[in-house]
Amino acid sequence: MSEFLDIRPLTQSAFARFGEVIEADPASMRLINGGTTERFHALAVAEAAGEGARVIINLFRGQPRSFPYAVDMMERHPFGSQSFSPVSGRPFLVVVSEDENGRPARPEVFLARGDQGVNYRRNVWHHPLMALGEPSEFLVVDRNGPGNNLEEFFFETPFIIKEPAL
Ligand SMILES: NC(=O)N[C@@H](O)C(=O)O
Ligand code: NI
Repeated sequence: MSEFLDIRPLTQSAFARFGEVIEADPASMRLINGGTTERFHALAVAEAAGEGARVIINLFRGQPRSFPYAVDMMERHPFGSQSFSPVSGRPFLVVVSEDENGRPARPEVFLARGDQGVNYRRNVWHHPLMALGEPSEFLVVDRNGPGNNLEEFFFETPFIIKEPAL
C-alpha cells in the first residue's frame, strides 16, 4: 500500500540537510556597482569532483508533472552538486531523501516558490525535476566530466504526492 507524502514550504532551515535554497536572502546581500545592484553573495557552492570535471551551466525546460504523482525512484550525483533556479518564475516541487545505508529514506517534499531555487549538495538523493502546471525553464548548474555521475534507486512501493495547492 503506497504512502502519501506531505508537501511543506521550502525554507533554508528545513532544507539545510540536503543543500541550499537559492533566494534573495537579505542576510547574504551586499550592494555593488555603486549601489545600483544588490548581490546576494555565495548562496551555494557548485561542486565538481574528479580529474577533468567541470562545473557547467544548463537550461532545462521541464514538462509539468501530473497528479497524483507516484515517486517510484530517486537519484543522486556522486561527483557533483546540482542546482535548479526557475527562469520562468514558476513554482516547482523539490523531493529529497536522507541516505539510509546507501538507499534513500522516506522522501520529503517541498514546494519551491517561483523566486526560489535549490542546490542539491553532492550525492544527495533527489527526484528529477518536477515542474508544475505548465512547461517551465530552469537554470541548472551541475557537473560534467568522466565517470558515472548518476546513481538511481527504485522503490519497491512508490510514494504518492497529491496535487499541490498553488
Ligand atoms: N539527468 C539530469 O540531468 N537531470 C536530473 O539529474 C535531475 O535531477 O533532474
Ligand atoms: Ni539530478
